[in-house]
Order: sequence, then C-alpha cells, then structure tokens
Amino acid sequence: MAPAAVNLDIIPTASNSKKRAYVTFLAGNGDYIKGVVGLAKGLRKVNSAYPLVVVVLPDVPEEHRRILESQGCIVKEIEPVYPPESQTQFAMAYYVINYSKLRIWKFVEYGKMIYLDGDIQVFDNIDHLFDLPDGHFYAVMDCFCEKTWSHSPQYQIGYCQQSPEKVQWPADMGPKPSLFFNAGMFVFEPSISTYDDLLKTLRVTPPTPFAEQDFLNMYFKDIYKPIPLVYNLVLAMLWRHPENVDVDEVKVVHYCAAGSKPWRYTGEEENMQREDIKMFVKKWWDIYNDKSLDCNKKPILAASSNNIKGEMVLSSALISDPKVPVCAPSAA
Ligand SMILES: O=c1ccn([C@@H]2O[C@H](COP(=O)(O)OP(=O)(O)O)[C@@H](O)[C@H]2O)c(=O)[nH]1
Ligand SMILES: OC[C@H]1O[C@H](O[C@@H]2[C@@H](O)[C@H](O)[C@@H](O)[C@H](O)[C@@H]2O)[C@H](O)[C@@H](O)[C@H]1O
Ligand SMILES: [Mn+2]
Repeated sequence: MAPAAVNLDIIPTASNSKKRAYVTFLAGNGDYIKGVVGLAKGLRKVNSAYPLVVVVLPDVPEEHRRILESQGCIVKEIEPVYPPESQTQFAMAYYVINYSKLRIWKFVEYGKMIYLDGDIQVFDNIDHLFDLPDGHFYAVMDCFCEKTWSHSPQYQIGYCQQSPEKVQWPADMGPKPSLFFNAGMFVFEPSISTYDDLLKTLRVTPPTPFAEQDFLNMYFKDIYKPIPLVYNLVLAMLWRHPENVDVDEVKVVHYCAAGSKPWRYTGEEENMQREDIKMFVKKWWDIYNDKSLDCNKKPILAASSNNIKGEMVLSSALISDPKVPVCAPSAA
C-alpha cells in the first residue's frame, strides 16, 4: 500500500478574479528600490494577507528585480506610458515617468488592488480597505499648500480643501474645485475597458504639472470617494494642517515632502528637523533594517503528489531559510 502522498500544495490562491494584491511602481536603477523593499517589509510586519506586486519599467536592473523577488514580491515588467508631446513644465521633471502607473489597470487577474507609491510605508494593517464597496475610486485628499502647488489658483489665494473654512473659495473664481486626491495611494478595480479608455483619453489630454495625478483626478472625478487621512499622511499636513492630524492614529505615511524620503534623509531641508518628521523617518528605518522581516525564499524542486482522482500532479512547495519567517507565497 503506497504511503499517502504528502500534500505539498501551498494554499491555493483564489482561482477567480477575486484575488487581491497591493501594487507599487518602480522605475530606474536608483535608490527607490530601498523604498519598495521597505514597503514589502512593512506590509509583512503588519501581517497583510495579500502579496505585493511591483510593476517595473524596463530600466530596472535584474539585480533589483531579484532583490524584490527574494522579499516575496511579484515582479511584473511594464512598458512605459508617455503623455502627449507638450511644453508642460511638470512640478518635478521626473513626473513624466509616473504616467506608467496607468498600466496597473490591466491586471484583471486581481478583483481589487491597492496602489502604494514606493515612498510610502504601512504601519498598521489596512487589508480591510479591500472590502470597500466596488464601483468607486478611493484615495485620500491632497493638500495644496506646498510650493509645488504654486502654479495653481488654489495656492495663489491660499485655499486648501483640507481647511476650506480658513480661506473661502471666492464666488468670482467660479465653482469650487472638485475634491482632489493624492495619487500616491488608492484603492481601485483593474479593468481592461477602463485601461483602454485611460490610455485613449490620455492621448488627447494635454499634460499638467502633477502629471498622472492630475489625469487620474480628472478621469475618476465622478466616482472618487475620499477616505480618511490616516490611510495616506502626506507629510506636509503636519505643518500645513496639524489640526487634521493625530500622529498616533496614522496607518500609512507618504514620504513625499521635499527632503523626507528616508533613504535620502539628511535633515537639511525645510521642516526636516521637526521631531515628528525625525520620528517617522526612524520608524521607516527600523523596519528597513529589521532582518527578522526579511523573506528569503528558495524555491525547491517541484514535488509530486496525487490529487483526489489519483492523478499525478506537480505541486511546488517553497521552503524558507529557517532563520527568517516563511513569506506568504507569491501568488503570481
Ligand atoms: O526615480 C523614480 C521616481 C519615482 N518612482 C516611483 O514613482 C512614485 C512616484 O514618485 P514620488 O513618490 O517621488 O512622487 P511624490 O509622491 O514624492 O510626488 C515613487 O513613489 C516610486 O514608486 C521610481 O520608482 N523611481
Ligand atoms: O506625478 C505626480 C505626483 O504627485 C503626487 O505627489 C505630490 C503631491 O502629493 C503634492 O501634494 C505634494 O505637494 C508634492 O510634494 C508631491 O510630490 C503623488 O504623491 C505622486 O504619487 C505623483 O502622483
Ligand atoms: Mn510618493
């Protein structure tokens, strides 16, 4: 009597489109890889139940892709997306590559995804956001008070949606601007029809200073639903709208203020000597340097087992280095 086959099957991922995943974007061969590794470790630290997909532009080196895979990430190469030719001055010249984020709408093997910039860290589990009702685009409202907004009428009159009572939107400037989200974090549903329409619409949309963030705000204006600030603390809120921030409640921090990227932090830029900034930068480094959060997976040869019909099926099992926690299998 043959011994019962050892079932080596890893827990099967959902076979239908109800799979869920976090997704981030990596371009270039520079230091944003550190941000993405930190994000992968942060999601592991809060015991997220879902994998992190990293979409990479062709210029991301093999070595960086291997590092991300060794951290349990699902790495997918995408082609860049460029806006129409124009003389537009982006708020930051490199923003032109951020249109490539639009490729994530084509991952329809996932029913819902949460996009996170590589300069974001998740300090509390936010998996419950995947259960938000379908049919909407969820993101946190941005702040218009930093110099990066100096091109905008809001900035020029000192109006910000974060504190609309401080400076009222003047009637003679037409209707108040629609609520505007920060595109560093959002909950969305991949869809081929939306993906095709996004790219088709982009071809006839003149670029603007905040690049794909402006474009996404225009495109999803009618289904956008704001979610609380705790899900994407744009750091400038600490000095622009402190009354709106309770640092003990913050779940997600977005290191987008000038000088706040932890892996480049020198403390020299304006506001970077603040105690709360130093605290958030230290929190990021504590995770990045925490070896117990590393995930070294060594795929082993596929093992065979029999399914209930007695057919030989190949199933692979992943073992982890005994010194580090087993990572949730990357359900590609
Ligand atoms: O050289 C770069 C610049 C940007 N990014 C990615 O694009 C996102 C958006 O850029 P960034 O966060 O710098 O914009 P910010 O939120 O600071 O305006 C980053 O978080 C990264 O995920 C990247 O991978 N390499
Ligand atoms: O390509 C445009 C980018 O626009 C946004 O960043 C801005 C925005 O947050 C402003 O409000 C801040 O003042 C500014 O510092 C910051 O860079 C997104 O975070 C980023 O993912 C990306 O979409
Ligand atoms: Mn960012």
